[in-house]
Amino acid sequence: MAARIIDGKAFAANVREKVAGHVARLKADHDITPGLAVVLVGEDPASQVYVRNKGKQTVECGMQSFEHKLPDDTPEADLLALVQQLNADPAVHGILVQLPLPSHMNSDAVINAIDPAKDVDGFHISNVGLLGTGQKSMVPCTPLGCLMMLRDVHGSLSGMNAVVIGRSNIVGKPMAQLLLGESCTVTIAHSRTKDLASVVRGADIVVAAVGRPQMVPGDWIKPGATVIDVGINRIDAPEKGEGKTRLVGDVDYDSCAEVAGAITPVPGGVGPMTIACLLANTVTACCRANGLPEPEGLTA
Ligand SMILES: Nc1nc2c(c(=O)[nH]1)N[C@@H](CN(C=O)c1ccc(C(=O)N[C@@H](CCC(=O)O)C(=O)O)cc1)CN2
Repeated sequence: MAARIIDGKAFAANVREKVAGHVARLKADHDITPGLAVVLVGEDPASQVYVRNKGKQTVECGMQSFEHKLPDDTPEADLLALVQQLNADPAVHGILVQLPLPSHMNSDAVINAIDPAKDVDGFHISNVGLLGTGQKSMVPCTPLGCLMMLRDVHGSLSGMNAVVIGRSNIVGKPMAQLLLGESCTVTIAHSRTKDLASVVRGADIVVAAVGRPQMVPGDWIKPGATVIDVGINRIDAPEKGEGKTRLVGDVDYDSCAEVAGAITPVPGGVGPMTIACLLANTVTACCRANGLPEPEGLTA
């Protein structure tokens, strides 16, 4: 049986609609406009696209967008000074420093300089600790988007076997924490995991976030399992013409879709949810900063 295709674009549009509704109510009832500051250092082409889309979607949802673009050779001290300025700015409820940063910068030091209450990426060590101990935190956007889609497919995730392939701080580890919080039995697999195929075959939920193109074949997937593909890999596509490329995920989509119960495509699956959840986190941060109830359906 063919899998249900989880339409991340449509899902993200729905999240943005909810965000816009909440922003409109904040303005009408409290005269508050949430603000998001995005900082880009350097000229990485993909990062430029993501930052442009973040600013555009922030404004489309009725929020204030503050974009800061710094040259590639900016001293780390200047970036830290900008972060301090944004921490102190009452119009800014969310701060995001686009990753990756240039190699001369210490990403951990920069992230940990952000006020945890404004850390809409959920990467600050305080938010990592709060999430890991099951307390209220800012939740990283990509795992939050995956969780929203999983809840939509299954309702309760309680008791399900989940395998997260990948142990990054941005996706793998927080994803595993969120699934634990949903009472799943969670395995984190990675490049050193022995017999990955059999580990994955036991999973009701597979989240692939390893950054290796099409590494999970369909015969690793338990029939009916839900497959969430976080990978975004550009590979050569000679079938489209000389020098052409295409995007693929970390799972082999065609063979996995034949076996899975539900699956996210690449592109158009998890990716669009990352920015939608950033907008959701900005509204959540704004509500918390003002002692107002948090937006329903937009948090973990
Ligand atoms: N500070 C952060 N930096 C980075 C994050 C992050 O969450 N916070 N995540 C990624 C990049 N990213 C957002 O910043 C992001 C990646 C991908 C997409 C997306 O919509 N992808 C599309 C395909 C896009 C394409 O055609 O190339 C999809 O999957 O459909 C959105 C946001 C690293 N940095």
